Amino acid sequence: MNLIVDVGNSSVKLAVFQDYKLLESYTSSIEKFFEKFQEIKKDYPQIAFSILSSVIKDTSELEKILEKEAKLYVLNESTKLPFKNNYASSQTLGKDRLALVAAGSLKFQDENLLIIDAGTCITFDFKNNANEYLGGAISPGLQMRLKALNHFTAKLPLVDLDENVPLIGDSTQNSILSGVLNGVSAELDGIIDRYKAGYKYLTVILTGGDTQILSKRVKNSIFANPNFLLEGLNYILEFNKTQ
Ligand SMILES: Nc1ncnc2c1ncn2[C@@H]1O[C@H](COP(=O)(O)OP(=O)(O)O)[C@@H](O)[C@H]1O
Ligand SMILES: CC(C)(COP(=O)(O)O)[C@@H](O)C(=O)NCCC(=O)O
Repeated sequence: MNLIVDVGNSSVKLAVFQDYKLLESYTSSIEKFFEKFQEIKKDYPQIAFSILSSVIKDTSELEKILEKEAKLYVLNESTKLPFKNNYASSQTLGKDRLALVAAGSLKFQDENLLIIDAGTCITFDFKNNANEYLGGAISPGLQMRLKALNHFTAKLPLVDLDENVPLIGDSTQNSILSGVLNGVSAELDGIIDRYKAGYKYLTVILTGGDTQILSKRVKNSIFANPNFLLEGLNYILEFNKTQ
């Protein structure tokens, strides 16, 4: 069994896989990681391998915890990948983005694929039908936009995300929600349309913590898969076990 750990800027996602089958997934804060890890270990004592992907500065404590219990792979610049990476600054590329593209190459090897991860940031990652990763874009996520409006103004309040957002905001709260939620939805559709103009056949995946709220609003046809990154990390782990 494999334990998969994805440390993002907002939360830690964990999952247990038996070969390529996802058995269970979890979300935790970084502070509660040890507690969550103990629970998982008790439920799945058969875990023998683990993989860690992180976009935060220091995960040495997490690594110590993980390597005590299972053979640990830490995703880094020298990890073997199941696709060709054409990113010009691969040293600075987010490891989460490598994992997303790995999932793409497992499930859509021969397809042009745009992966949109709506997390702390919104990342766009494009893999072509020759299984080459070309790059994409980084844009502020929903919470980040809400926080930025509050932080950089004197009068705008910090608003909680709400599903019911009118196009025409009739109050400060609704204007902020309309700007952020309708703005991001329009951004996603606009970017997808531009990729479609360049690539006639294009598959689009939407993943990340804001998948649910955004998938209802995007007009283009997309596959919503909240576990895409975890599946990619599991694939990288399986791929490296056999190298
Ligand atoms: N319980 C939660 N705590 C924090 N963010 C949440 C929660 N549920 C959904 N979200 C949404 O998830 C987004 C963060 O997504 P996530 O995939 O966890 O990010 P990251 O991979 O950067 O850690 C936020 O923009 C937020 O709107
Ligand atoms: C863009 C990101 C901050 C996204 O992180 P997330 O929102 O998933 O927590 C992360 O992928 C990152 O730190 N990237 C480094 C720069 C790059 O990918 O080129």
